Amino acid sequence: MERMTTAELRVREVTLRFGGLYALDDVSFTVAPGALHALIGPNGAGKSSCFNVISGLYRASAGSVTFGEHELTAYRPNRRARLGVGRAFQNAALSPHSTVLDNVMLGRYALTRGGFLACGLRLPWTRREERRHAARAAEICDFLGIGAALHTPVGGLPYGAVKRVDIARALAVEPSLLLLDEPAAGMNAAETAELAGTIRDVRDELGISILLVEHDMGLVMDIADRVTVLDFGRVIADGTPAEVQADPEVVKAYLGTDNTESTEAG
Ligand SMILES: Nc1ncnc2c1ncn2[C@@H]1O[C@H](COP(=O)(O)OP(=O)(O)OP(=O)(O)O)[C@@H](O)[C@H]1O
Repeated sequence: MERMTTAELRVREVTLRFGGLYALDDVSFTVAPGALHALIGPNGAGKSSCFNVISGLYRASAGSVTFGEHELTAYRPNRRARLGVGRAFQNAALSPHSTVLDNVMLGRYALTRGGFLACGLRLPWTRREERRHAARAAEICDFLGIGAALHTPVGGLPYGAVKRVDIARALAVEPSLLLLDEPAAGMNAAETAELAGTIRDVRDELGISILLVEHDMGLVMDIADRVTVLDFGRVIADGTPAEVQADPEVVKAYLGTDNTESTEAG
C-alpha cells in the first residue's frame, strides 16, 4: 500500500467544561509523526472527550489542537478529515444490509466532492472514477484481511470483521492520522491479538500516526510506543508503556477505581 506523509498532532492546554464539570482540564500532549500513541485512563477520565475535541465533535472551552500547521479547533469535522485526520467509531455506524465494499466506499465518497451530499445524490461520479475508488477500497480491505468478504453484507460478518470494516472505512479517507476509539471493545482475546497485529501493520506499512483510545491494557502495552494517561480530566503521566506502568500516580488512579480496568492494568 502507498505510504503517506504525516504531521505532528499537538494538543495544548485543552479544557472542556460541561457546566461546572471539567471533562478535560489543561490537557497537553503530542502525537509524533508515525507514532502509535495510546490515550488511557479509568472510566470517566476524559478519553472520549479528548477524542471528540480532536475529531471536531466537541468544541474545546479553551486551548488548541494543531495538526502540522493547521489549527484544527477552527475546522469542522469534514474539513479535519480532508486534512488527514480520520476516525473510526466505537459503535460503528455501518449499514448492516450493505456490503463491505459499499460501506468502505462511503469513506471514499467522504474524501471527494463534498462528502455525504454527493454520496446521497450520487451525481458527480463517473463510472471510471467509481471504479478507481472501488479498486482502492478493495485494496484497503485486502490489507485489513477482509478482502474475501468484499461482497458480503456487513450484518452477516463476525464481530471482529465488522470492526475491521470500520477501520477500513476510516482508512478509505486516506488519513495521515488515524483516531481509533476502543477498537478492541467487545472482542475476545484471539480477536484482540489479531487486531493488535493489524493496527501495528497499518502504522508500519502506511507510515501514518495512530491515536488509540483503549481500555484493553494488554493491547495498549503491547503495541503503543507512547502512552498518555488521563485521570479526572488531567494528564497524570506521559511516557513509554514501561514508564507509565511503573508510575505510582497511574497505579493509584487504576487501583482507586472499582471498574474492571484495575484488574486489566496488572
Ligand atoms: N456530553 C456530555 N455532557 C455532560 N458531561 C459529559 C459529556 N460527555 C462526557 N461528560 C463527562 O465528562 C467526563 C469525562 O467523560 P469521558 O466520556 O470523556 O471519559 P472516558 O475516559 O472516555 O470514559 P469511559 O472510559 O467510561 O468511556 C465524565 O465525567 C462524563 O460524565
